[in-house]
Amino acid sequence: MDLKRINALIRDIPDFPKPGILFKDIFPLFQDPIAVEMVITHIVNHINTSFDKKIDVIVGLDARGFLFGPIIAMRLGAAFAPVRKAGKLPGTTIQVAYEKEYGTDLFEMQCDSIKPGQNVIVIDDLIATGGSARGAQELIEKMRGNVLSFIFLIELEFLKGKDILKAPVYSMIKA
Ligand SMILES: O=P(O)(O)OC[C@H]1O[C@H](OP(=O)(O)OP(=O)(O)O)[C@H](O)[C@@H]1O
Ligand SMILES: Nc1ncnc2[nH]cnc12
Repeated sequence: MDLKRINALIRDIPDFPKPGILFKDIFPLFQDPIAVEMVITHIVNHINTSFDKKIDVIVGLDARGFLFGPIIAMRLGAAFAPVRKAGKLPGTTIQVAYEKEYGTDLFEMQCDSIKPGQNVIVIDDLIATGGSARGAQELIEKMRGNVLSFIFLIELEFLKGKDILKAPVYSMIKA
């Protein structure tokens, strides 16, 4: 995998969305379909070689986790379940409040999106403080899903987000 090519497609935006935040913009990556393919293939290979259990569900976080999660789920033959910002999902939902690098928010999942005992991997574009990923983990655990791992394209290591998560973290790019 050509990490240099992928790194070159991630843009640093100072002071967005708030002063003092260095925002990692991943959308330029999607201008290069070969680079996207490399990322997806790398993550799918990582999953296929790291777990001896069947992966039942890939959970992706609203919104940038939706760019990767469904494609990876499809390649693995797993289901995809969304974690949505509050107020967007129909039906019966469960909710959690969480804190992220530049604010607070509410996440929701549909109650029937994970069955008790299912093996789950959580995918997102980036981990900063880990607050969003931990919120997702709380929701999955409420449905008695088993979080095997978190996978991110980018990890902001200096924020030590993985320290607040209760499952192993794999990230392709440490920034
Ligand atoms: O580790 P944390 O400090 O929780 O931050 C990471 C989260 O922040 C971003 O999402 P954001 O809420 O900005 O939503 P978006 O994907 O809709 O832009 C990013 O995509 C992660 O989900
Ligand atoms: N610095 C950052 N860049 C992009 N997305 C983020 N989500 C939380 N912190 C972020």
